[in-house]
Amino acid sequence: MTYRIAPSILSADFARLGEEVKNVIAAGSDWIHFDVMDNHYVPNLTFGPMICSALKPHAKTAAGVAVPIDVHLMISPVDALAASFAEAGADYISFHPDASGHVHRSIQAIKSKGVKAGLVFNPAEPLDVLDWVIEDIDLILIMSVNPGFGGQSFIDSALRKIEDVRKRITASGKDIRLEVDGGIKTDNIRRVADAGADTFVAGSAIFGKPDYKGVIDAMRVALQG
Ligand SMILES: O=C(CO)[C@@H](O)[C@H](O)COP(=O)(O)O
Repeated sequence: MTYRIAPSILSADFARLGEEVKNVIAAGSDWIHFDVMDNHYVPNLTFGPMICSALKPHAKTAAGVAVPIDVHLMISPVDALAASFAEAGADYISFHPDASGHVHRSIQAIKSKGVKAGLVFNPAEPLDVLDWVIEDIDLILIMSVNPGFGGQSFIDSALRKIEDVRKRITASGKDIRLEVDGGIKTDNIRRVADAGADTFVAGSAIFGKPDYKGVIDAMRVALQG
C-alpha cells in the first residue's frame, strides 16, 4: 500500500500560507489538502480558487516536483466553483453528493477538465451512491468528523465505513484512493490504515506543532508498524 499524508492548510497560519505550504512540503507531505467552505453547506468560510491559484507555484518540492493539490469542496452548488478550481490548478476535486443536484454530471464535469474527481461522505451519510458511480471516480473521502472545522475528535464509526469502502474499491478493481479526514493523529493513524485507508488528511495534528517534520515522520513510522 502506498500511503499518502495530506496536511490540511485549514489549520495553517493564513497570514503566511505560501510559506506554510513550502514548509509542510519540506517536512515531507505528499499532498496539500485544501478545504473550501462556503458558510452555506457548512457553517464556516475559508478560501476560493484565487488562493488556490496563488498557492499553486508553492506546491512543489525543493527539486521542483509538483505536489498535488487536493481540493475538498464543502460548498453547494458544486459545478461552477469546481470548474474554477480546475482552472486554478487543483489536481483532485472532491465534493459531497448531497451538495450536487446531479452527482454523475458533476463528476464528469470535473474529469472533463483533466482533474481527478472524488466523492466525500459525512459521518452519518450512507454510501449507496457508490453503487452507481464508483467506476467513474478517482478518490473516496470518508469524513471522520462533521465537516466545517478543524481540531475535532475522530468519530469511531468511520472505521466500519472505511472497511466497507475498501471492500467496494477491491470489488470494483479500480485504482481509487481511500482518504480519511478529521481527527487523524499519530496515535490513531495506524488503526485507520488497518481499516483500509491509504490517504490521511491531518490539520491540527501537523500545523498545531512547531515541528511539522517530526509529526509527519511519526505518522510514517506508525503506518509502518
Ligand atoms: O475538512 C475538514 C473539516 O471540515 C478537515 O480537513 C479538517 O480540517 C481536519 O482537521 P483536523 O481534524 O485534522 O484538525
